[in-house]
Formats: sequence, structure tokens, C-alpha cells
Amino acid sequence: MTTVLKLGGSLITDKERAETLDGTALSAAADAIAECRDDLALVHGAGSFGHHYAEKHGVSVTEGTTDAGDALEIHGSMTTLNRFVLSRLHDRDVSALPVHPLSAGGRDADAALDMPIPAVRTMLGEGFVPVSHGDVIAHEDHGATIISGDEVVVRFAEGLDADRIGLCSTVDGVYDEHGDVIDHIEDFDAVADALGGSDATDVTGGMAGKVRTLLDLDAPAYVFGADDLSAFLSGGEPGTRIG
Ligand SMILES: Nc1ncnc2c1ncn2[C@@H]1O[C@H](COP(=O)(O)OP(=O)(O)OP(=O)(O)O)[C@@H](O)[C@H]1O
Ligand SMILES: C=C(C)CCOP(=O)(O)O
Repeated sequence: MTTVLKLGGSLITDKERAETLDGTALSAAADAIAECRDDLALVHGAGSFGHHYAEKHGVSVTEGTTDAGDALEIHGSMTTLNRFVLSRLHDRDVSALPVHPLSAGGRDADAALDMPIPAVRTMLGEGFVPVSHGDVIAHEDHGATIISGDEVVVRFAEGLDADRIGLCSTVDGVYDEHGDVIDHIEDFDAVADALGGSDATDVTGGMAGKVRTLLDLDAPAYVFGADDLSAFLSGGEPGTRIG
């Protein structure tokens, strides 16, 4: 069983304060991951790390920078967060290794992503847990733009032929207009009105972008909160099922 799991940036950082980790939430997530026996590929979002610098430099999924210093500042904040995640996992004997999208892929002029994943597949085969993240990425005719962790999740899910996908965030699932968790989403238009952006600095689109990308996948995806991470990793179907 191959599982792709994203730890939302909103979950593992304090999105209101620049470059601030939510150590308690990250440790709890690492505890749950340490118990998982699936082949697990992890991705984490940016939260108050990457988004802060992306906004500072005016870089988004469509607006690029040709300034290497600016790109490196965004990337560096993400590798810092990645080291925190790896370190909490290593503390629990999880064999986690980093995968940095900036060094692994690029976009063409139409923004199509080319991110080969043989290295990720080999890591999984050798018993490692690859840990990737949202990042900056070279983008033809744009310099470098942002790739969200959600897009890495989609690439991993397709490339690894994943059986299930989980997005663990600060919300219990995708809410409808009344604030109730939607059980199952099969069609974007049916829920579009209820889907907003993110409630903090976020250059990649919040919940609407998430649902849109997850609907493109063959494998089912689940959006759920921190309390349901163990249930998801042991085969449960918490929160909102997408697809
Ligand atoms: N209908 C909805 N249901 C649930 N959350 C919603 C909805 N509409 C908007 N949101 C917002 O989406 C946010 C979750 O998306 P966000 O991109 O911030 O999560 P994340 O993946 O944890 O963070 P990051 O993008 O930093 O990795 C929630 O904090 C909430 O404010
Ligand atoms: C802002 C950067 C660098 C990546 C954004 O990734 P996300 O938090 O998964 O949307």
C-alpha cells in the first residue's frame, strides 16, 4: 500500500508569525507517522515559512523572479522547515530523507510540471520515507515560480501510483456553506461557492485550489484534521473524501 500524505503548512507552523514552527502539532504528527507501516511519501506545505518570503518578493505560481537571491531566500526558508520535519521524524526512528523540488524538476512555458520521480521510488523501495515540500522551481520564460506542496502531492500520487492520499490540515475536512464537513466531493462546481482561499498569507490558493487539483487524481484523497491523522494512516476514511 502506497500512501502520499501532506502535512499542511497551516498545521505545522504558526501561520500568523513569520518562520514560526508549531512544534507541538509537528511532534504529534510525527508520532502518528512513526506508527505507519505503509510505504509513505510525505510532503509538507510552507505555512509561515515559504509564503512569507514568496509574498515579500512578489513570487507566486504565475509571477516569477529572475533574482537568484530572492529565489534562494524562499527555497532556504523551505529547506529550514524541511530540516525541522526530518529531525522530528528521525527522533522517532523514521528513515526520512529530503526531496527538494527546486533540484528535481521544472516547468515549461505552459506551466506544465516535469518532475521525474525515480529517486523517490527508489527511496521507498529501500525503506526510506521521502519528505518533499512546496518550493520555488525553474519556470521557462518566468525565471522561478512557486510550486505548492499540493502540486507535489499530485505528482507523487501519479508517479508512484499511490493507493490513497491524505491532506492533514487545521480543518476537519472541507466545509459546506453551513460549516458542516462535506462527506464526499466528486464535482468542483457543486461545492465551489463554499470554497474560499486560505485565512492567512498563502500564495497558492487555499482550499479551492486543493480540491481542484485533488479531483484530477485516480486515487481517493482525504482532507482531515490533526486528530484524525492516526485514523487515516491506519486505513480509515476521515474528513472529506475527494474523488
Ligand atoms: N470550505 C472550506 N472548508 C475548509 N477550509 C476552507 C474552506 N474554504 C477556505 N478554507 C481555508 O482553507 C485553509 C486550509 O488551506 P491552506 O492552504 O491554508 O492549508 P494547508 O495545506 O494546511 O497550508 P499550506 O498551504 O501552507 O500548506 C483553512 O485554514 C481555511 O481557512
Ligand atoms: C510558498 C511556497 C514556497 C510553497 C507553498 O506550498 P504550499 O504551502 O503547499 O501551498
